Amino acid sequence: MVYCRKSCRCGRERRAAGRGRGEAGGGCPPAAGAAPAAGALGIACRAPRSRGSPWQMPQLSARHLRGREELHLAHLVLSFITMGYLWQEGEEGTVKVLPQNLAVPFWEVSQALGLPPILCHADFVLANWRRKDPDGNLDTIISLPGAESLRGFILVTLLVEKAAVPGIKVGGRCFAQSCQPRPLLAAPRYQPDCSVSLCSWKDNPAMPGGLVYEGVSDEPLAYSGGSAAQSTVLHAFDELLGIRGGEKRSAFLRRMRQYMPPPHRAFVEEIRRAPPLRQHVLSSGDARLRAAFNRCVCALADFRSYHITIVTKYIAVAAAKAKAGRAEPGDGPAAGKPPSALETKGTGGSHIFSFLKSVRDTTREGVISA
Ligand code: HEM
Repeated sequence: MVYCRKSCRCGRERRAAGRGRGEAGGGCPPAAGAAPAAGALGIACRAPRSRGSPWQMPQLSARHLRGREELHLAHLVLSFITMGYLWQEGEEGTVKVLPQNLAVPFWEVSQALGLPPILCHADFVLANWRRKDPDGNLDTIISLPGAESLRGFILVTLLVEKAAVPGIKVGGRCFAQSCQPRPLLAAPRYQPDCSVSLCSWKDNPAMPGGLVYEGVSDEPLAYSGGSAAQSTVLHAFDELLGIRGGEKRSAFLRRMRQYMPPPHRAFVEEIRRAPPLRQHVLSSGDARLRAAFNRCVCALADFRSYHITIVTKYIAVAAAKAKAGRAEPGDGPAAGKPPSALETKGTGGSHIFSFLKSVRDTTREGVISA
């Protein structure tokens, strides 16, 4: 796909055009046919000059979509087009307006699904897979440039979701039966395995004002990017095992729940409202039951430790290498240029690590001592 920014032929050198098209006064002059709202914001160089620009897309309608599968597929496609358009030049040339042709159908599909109009875990992982061959090997439906490492990242996360299915089923039965002990004793041991938080327009220094969805809202809207923190499975296990933690963590994870498909959110909330499993184990006085409960808590803490190792390798180390100009293929999503989220106030992403560690430590504290 060729986007207008790269192929703009307005006659001005990009270098001479200032820091990018999002700046009033810099960039290329608005071209004939540019949408008025974007023009009013001083956004230049997004005119319908080339193949593939969302400004040239026909106005799509969500009315023709039938059923949740088609809606999810549409959300997946629209969110990828949005990401491609917004981040095609990294964090330096971000745009402020999503053209109406894209914004309106994206908004309509999102409303129908109860999902936010941004690429989220439910798109990136849950809706983004297909069987490649009769042996059941999997492939992604859509990927982005840097495809190989990204494909691995998506599919590994999907396999983690799949591995969690027995646990979710047992957990669901467990709270449905008012916490009878048998299902818990049968709980599987999880092999830890390990996403990256995808570019957001909330609390992101590269897009401080958020994004205007033209034809939807005149005010910029802010949404967090996709992260496996939006995965229902970990939220469900936490609620089942009574892992809560401090206000900061709870606020973040509560926000992430707004990015889940509504039935997933309802499932997690239902577990939360059920009689606490932990209390049942405590009052049973059954040592085997307590040991089984503790194995589940430890498996969850081990998963989180492994996750920290993976985040270190694929985000922190890759970002450090990129900063030093030593990035190699396969170094992970941060290999091109360190994302600003990792550079905030020079912390090198330490805020992310202290957050992840505190979640892991809170999980460990969930063990019931003898
Ligand atoms: C290369 C692989 C991965 C990377 C680089 C990564 C990165 C991150 C980062 C940076 C965060 C901090 C919060 C945020 O920015 O959204 C996070 C949180 C989180 N991630 Fe991952 N992640 C990876 C794989 C996974 C997988 C496979 C899962 C499980 C399905 C997962 C589950 C979570 C959860 C549940 C959180 C919230 C904190 C917690 O509950 O422990 N991540 N991840």
